[in-house]
Amino acid sequence: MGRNHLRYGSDPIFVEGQVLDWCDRLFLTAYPQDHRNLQLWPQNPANFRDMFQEYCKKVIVLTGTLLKIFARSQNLEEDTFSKEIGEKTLVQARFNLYPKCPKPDKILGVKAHADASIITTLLQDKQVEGLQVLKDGKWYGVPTIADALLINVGDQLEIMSNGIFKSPIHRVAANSERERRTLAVFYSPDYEKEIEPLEGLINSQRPRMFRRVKNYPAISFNSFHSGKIAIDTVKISPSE
Ligand SMILES: O=C(O)CCC(=O)C(=O)O
Ligand SMILES: [Fe+2]
Repeated sequence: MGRNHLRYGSDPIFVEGQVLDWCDRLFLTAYPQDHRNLQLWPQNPANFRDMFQEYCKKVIVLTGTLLKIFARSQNLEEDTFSKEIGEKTLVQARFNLYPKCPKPDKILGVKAHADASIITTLLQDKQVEGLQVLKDGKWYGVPTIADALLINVGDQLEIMSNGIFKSPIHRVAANSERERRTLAVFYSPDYEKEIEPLEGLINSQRPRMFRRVKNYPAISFNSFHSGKIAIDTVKISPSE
């Protein structure tokens, strides 16, 4: 997702043969604050700006705690991931609106992908389900629990953890009966930051699985619209 695609609407066509999603989105950057484009921020309701900013602040605190837990689970110093990510982080949000769809068997709300982020915090619709996760070649519906947050590991954490934490492939089904709304907040390193597997998680049993990458969201964005799974494009094959 580049900085220039900050807008409300359905997908513009980025690549030839692109499969479109049945979804309208508003994509906003919340942090760093000087990257906000406040002109795009809704003015209605009047407290939107404060509330959204406050929500993102809380997501940042939650993400920091999760990164400590992830590090400790691997016997690493608890600030290992956050140090590697660095001070400059990006917090971006996607407000997803899935309108009722007359042909839900022909199109998806969001086609299969894994998030480019380090961690995604998803606030699902309180009532309407739709999210599905791929496991062992089968799609499983994710239940909706009102006001619960769903945490997804993103590709950049899978890369940094040398494949220990997996970024799940997921998609959203379209629905002919009910509209659905969700809010995904993506926590990522700055676009300029290079990401690679942590030295402490590479060993003879677990050789290095991924190349060093920069501006991974751009790789992910292009893969997504071409219907490819982004992380496969940065995997090191055993023969390399
Ligand atoms: O709306 C959902 O349940 C998931 C949306 C999603 O996967 C995304 O925005 O990356
Ligand atoms: Fe996603």
